[in-house]
Amino acid sequence: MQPFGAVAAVDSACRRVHSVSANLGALLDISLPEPDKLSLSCLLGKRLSQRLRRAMQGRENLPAPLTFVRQTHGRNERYQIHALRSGSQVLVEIEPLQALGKWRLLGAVNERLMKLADATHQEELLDNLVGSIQELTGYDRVVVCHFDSDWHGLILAEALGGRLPTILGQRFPASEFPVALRHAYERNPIRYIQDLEAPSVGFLPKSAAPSLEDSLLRAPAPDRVRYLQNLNVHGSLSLAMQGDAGLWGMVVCHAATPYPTPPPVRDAVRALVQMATQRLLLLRARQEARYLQRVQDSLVLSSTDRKEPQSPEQLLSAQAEIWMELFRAHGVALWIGGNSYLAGNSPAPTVINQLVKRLTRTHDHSGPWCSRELAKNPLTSSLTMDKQCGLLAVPLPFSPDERGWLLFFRPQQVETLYWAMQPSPNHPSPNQPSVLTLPSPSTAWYEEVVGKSEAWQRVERLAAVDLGEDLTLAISAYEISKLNGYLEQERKALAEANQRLEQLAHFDPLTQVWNRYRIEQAIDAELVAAKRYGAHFGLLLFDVDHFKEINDTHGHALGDDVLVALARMVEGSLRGCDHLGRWGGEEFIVLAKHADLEALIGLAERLRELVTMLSVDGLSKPLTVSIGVAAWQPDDSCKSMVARADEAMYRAKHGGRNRVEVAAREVL
Ligand SMILES: Nc1nc2c(ncn2[C@@H]2O[C@H](COP(=O)(O)OP(=O)(O)OP(=O)(O)O)[C@@H](O)[C@H]2O)c(=O)[nH]1
Repeated sequence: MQPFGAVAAVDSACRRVHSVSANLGALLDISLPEPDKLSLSCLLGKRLSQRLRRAMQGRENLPAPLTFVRQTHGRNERYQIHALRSGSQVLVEIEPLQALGKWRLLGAVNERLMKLADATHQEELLDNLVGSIQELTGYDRVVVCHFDSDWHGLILAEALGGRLPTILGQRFPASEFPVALRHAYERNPIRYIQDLEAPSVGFLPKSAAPSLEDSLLRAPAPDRVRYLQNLNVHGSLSLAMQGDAGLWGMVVCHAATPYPTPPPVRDAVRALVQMATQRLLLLRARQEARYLQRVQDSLVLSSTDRKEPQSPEQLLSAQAEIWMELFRAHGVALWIGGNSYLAGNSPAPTVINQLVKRLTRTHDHSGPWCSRELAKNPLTSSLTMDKQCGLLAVPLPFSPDERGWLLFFRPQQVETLYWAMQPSPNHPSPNQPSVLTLPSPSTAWYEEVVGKSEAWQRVERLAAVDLGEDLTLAISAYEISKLNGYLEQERKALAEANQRLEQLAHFDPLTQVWNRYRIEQAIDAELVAAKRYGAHFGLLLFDVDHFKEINDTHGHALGDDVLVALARMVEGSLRGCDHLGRWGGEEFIVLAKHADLEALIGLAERLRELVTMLSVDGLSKPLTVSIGVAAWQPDDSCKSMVARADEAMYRAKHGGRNRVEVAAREVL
């Protein structure tokens, strides 16, 4: 461990001391008893160790450092204690607190915190942060290093104090930040090296030396020492910037010479980094929310503009440009039910079909699929997509067994990366710690990246999924409206067919008056009403006289014309409540409502006379009819009424035709 502080490793209850760093006695100016007799009270005094015990109960770390004053080397010295759990032990770290002298912390920190809280853009925020930390601490170089999705670090912001060169814009390979180191930062966000070359201090007893993995006072590993020496760095302070989904980046302070940074200054830097990280997350969340909203609006606005739901072609032709801009794509395609709809620089439909087949086979969950190296991806490498380098594919959940696809294509993006150092070829895996090959401390290594598109950002993938869901709804609405259109047509056709069937069922096809079945129904209904309410009604059964002769003389067609003309004329002469029906052949029946015998006879005579005046083209002789009249009588049935009318009509025929006869039993 580093010599500027001391550590005691104690049991989990903070009572028994297992081991102490060899410099602890000198730091506190006490002579240490035999290790097996050591307790925390011997080291810190009863009251302080009780305070520490209470503060550590149920906690992983001391929430705030404890300070104490003690007579050391004849003077009152102030110390600061920090404690953390490490496995089954608690590490108690003790550091002397020198008078701050040139450090004027409180006012300066507050002022800088306010400035950070006011920043409205990431760049402004990070520049403020590194500037503030550099001014506050006096380090020679303060940078913000951001991790990309492959854990390579990129220096996004930098403030220089004069003695170290710039590394702004440089990349550090992921091997610099192995998983174990990243996890250590998650547990303890600060790592500090006061003097790279200071001899490290051992533990007493040696056999009980604790693991200092998460301790602030641990000495740097030999690899780290070599690495920092290569960078001309002899003192450093690093702080994690913890994002929602893991480590977002780090603030790294470098000094060209050993550089003590008192605990309160480190705490102040930590407060600044925490505030900046919160602000950064907020700014990014706002930016993402604005982006997601724009993507969502792109579809909503297009569909509210139009009243009718839009087809996939219409949607694509209206929105492709804006979608390509939002997703930084040069082509977009929709694949629905075997049909491809393309815009911009998309592959041929046959290629899209193959692509979709493969995606559907291998990608069975609902999330998006993406690649920035289509030519290298086993799923796509054999497909002809020369102009496309990146693909973001979102399944559209139309139904459990049918998925559509929304596909965004990106072109190749040739990029020159400026690496601070070249990873050793023996360590090709980015997540393995590696010994770095540094050509010379200040020589950077340029890499031209070809065959890759821009990376698909997390927020872009989220937005594409949102858009996919909205598109599915919009296209389903269109399909439903199309189906409704078909159903409406079917419904109309069915109504027409029903109407035709009803016509056939109830109307005589030649004369278009009611047929026998329908007029019988009407007579039956009238019989029921008459029985109930006693309203009078009657039937007029009439038959064309010598109709056979008309047929024989003028032909059957003219006979038909006569029947049609007769029906039209009679129908036109009846009241709205009366009905005419064809009884069969050249026989017709009139159902006359609200009519007693006298009225029936009057109607019959009127009709008979009208018939004689009917003129039909081609007919040489006047037309006449013989009419039998039957008035309703209680206990009548349809059959009995028609039979009586028939008998009367028969008499009219025999009485010389062109006559009206009343049924025998009727009394006037
Ligand atoms: N053109 C035509 N003729 C029909 C139709 N229905 C029945 N007829 C004919 O009407 C004629 C009826 O003849 P008959 O029953 O002998 O009666 P009629 O010649 O009218 O003589 P009377 O009734 O005694 O005056 C038959 O020749 C039938 O073929 C039809 O729809 N169209």
